[in-house]
Amino acid sequence: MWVLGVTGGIGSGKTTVTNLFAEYGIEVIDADLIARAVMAPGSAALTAVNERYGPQALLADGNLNRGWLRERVFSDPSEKTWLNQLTHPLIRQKLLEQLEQARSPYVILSAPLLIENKLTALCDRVLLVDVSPAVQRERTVARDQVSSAQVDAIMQVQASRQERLAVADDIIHNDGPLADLSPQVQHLHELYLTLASKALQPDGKPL
Ligand SMILES: CC(C)(COP(=O)(O)OP(=O)(O)OC[C@H]1O[C@@H](n2cnc3c(N)ncnc32)[C@H](O)[C@@H]1O)[C@@H](O)C(=O)NCCC(=O)NCCS
Ligand SMILES: Nc1ncnc2c1ncn2[C@@H]1O[C@H](COP(=O)(O)OP(=O)(O)OP(=O)(O)O)[C@@H](O)[C@H]1O
Repeated sequence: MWVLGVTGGIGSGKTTVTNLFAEYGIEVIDADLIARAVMAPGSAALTAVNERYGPQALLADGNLNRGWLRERVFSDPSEKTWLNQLTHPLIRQKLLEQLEQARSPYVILSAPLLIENKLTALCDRVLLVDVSPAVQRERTVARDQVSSAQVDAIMQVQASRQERLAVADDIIHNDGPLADLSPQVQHLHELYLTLASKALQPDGKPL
């Protein structure tokens, strides 16, 4: 299966962009969604979080108190390291399972930490959803109702814009209006269909 990695920092527009690829029938494996499933009530990961932090880490209904844990881990590097070591191997295993099952002409692996966690090794090509830090901050604050200081704390532990640009094969520029995205996605989708079908040819020649 030919794999397109899609990355970009918090609030860059990965979900917005991958939803447009999904309209062409392309399957999207979303690391953020897998991360949520890994922390579902009754999971080994949520039990470990509960054992470490006590009842304050859970909501009354037994779900993870995401806002509390977000504040905890992004203000303390050792807590973030602990959470990453707990969750990332589980996330990686699930996304490998989902990649195995994918059946569309190519598959998208969307992950904010694609570069940081070396998931690029699983990808044939990397697409970056690129925005300026100011736009990233503004959209995340509006979407998540969090302070810009909290967003900055998360941005600081992620790869920088320059690091992402250095790895990307393709870039979608998302500082502009939503309407600018569809033409960029259509153009890239056509390119990816061609690249994925060429990869299927034993001699590598075009169809
Ligand atoms: C800390 C948690 C509970 C906060 O939950 P919340 O609902 O506020 O955020 P959500 O999960 O929707 O993530 C929002 C964004 O935060 C950033 N982010 C999340 N976790 C991390 C991390 N460990 N390191 C850097 N950035 C992160 C990503 O850009 C992500 O898209 C949650 O993010 C979590 O469980 N993180 C650990 C798993 C992880 O690394 N997920 C990222 C995808 S692999
Ligand atoms: N071009 C745009 N114009 C205006 N708003 C946008 C644009 N692109 C995305 N948004 C909005 O910005 C916010 C962040 O986008 P989105 O949720 O797609 O980002 P993301 O990269 O998936 O974020 P995260 O990794 O944090 O989950 C959303 O509220 C989305 O509706």
